[in-house]
Amino acid sequence: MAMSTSESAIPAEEQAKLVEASKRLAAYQAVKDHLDPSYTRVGIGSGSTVVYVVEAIAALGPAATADMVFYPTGAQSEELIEAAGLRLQYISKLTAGHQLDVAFDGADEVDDDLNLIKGGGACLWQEKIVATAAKKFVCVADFRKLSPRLGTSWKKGIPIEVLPMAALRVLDDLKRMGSHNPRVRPGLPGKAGAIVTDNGMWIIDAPFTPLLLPKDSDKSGIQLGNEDNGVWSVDALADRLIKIPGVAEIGLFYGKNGLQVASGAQKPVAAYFGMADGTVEVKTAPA
Ligand SMILES: O=C[C@H](O)[C@H](O)[C@H](O)COP(=O)(O)O
Repeated sequence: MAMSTSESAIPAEEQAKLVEASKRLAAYQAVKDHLDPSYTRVGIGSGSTVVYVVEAIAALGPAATADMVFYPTGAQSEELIEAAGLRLQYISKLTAGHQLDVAFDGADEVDDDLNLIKGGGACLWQEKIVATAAKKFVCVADFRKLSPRLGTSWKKGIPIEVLPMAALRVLDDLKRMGSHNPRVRPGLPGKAGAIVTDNGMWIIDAPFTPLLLPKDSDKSGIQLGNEDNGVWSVDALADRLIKIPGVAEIGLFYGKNGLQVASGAQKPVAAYFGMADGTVEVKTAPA
């Protein structure tokens, strides 16, 4: 989300504190509203906002969490769960026919229909597995993530987890689809070569023109999914990206509305945004 003049005038250090406080507010409210004491299986996502989710859960005390088991979406959340003294279990051990009661996770951008961009921190594949294994998925974020359309504020591109040997082929396909300068994400300082995910894959960041919502496309008359003009609806683009050979998973969480299905939805039932004024804005999927 673009900063207002007053926000952009705030010194960087103050702005960073405001963002952290906003993440914390969203996380505590989401846990209060969605972690029922009867729950036993809880998914914990990745990123800096989820740190506060774990903090909020741990603050409930051992008596409240004694019967709960926590399922991570990668190495970072595994560490968070263990450091908080919560019981860890892996999604690979969730037996067939069972579901998580709830999963909490962050997002890089959230649009008006609760479609998400995720994977800014190179986690997305395990996140999608955990989110869709939950009866309800709840998103936690700060005010910067609110956006009318995906690609409006998150300009780095859609994170795509790819098999390394297929990366050049995938880049070719993305360019043909109208992505502007897609690239393999480099490693962090000190790491030569590409960033490697928890699953041994690479990440490609693929910028596209801001993605239309279904209601926009109805009005626009633009042919969606047209590889010549690079204009896509969220669903058309996601459906196409996931079919590229070598793509393991995409950082678009889209499709079925989280409130309309008991589980299997990639979209959250609710997204919590800590706002700069100290309030929490909650967006829920239309019933
Ligand atoms: O790859 C990282 C995950 O998808 C995160 O959930 C996402 O990037 C949001 O992270 P943060 O809460 O740090 O903004």
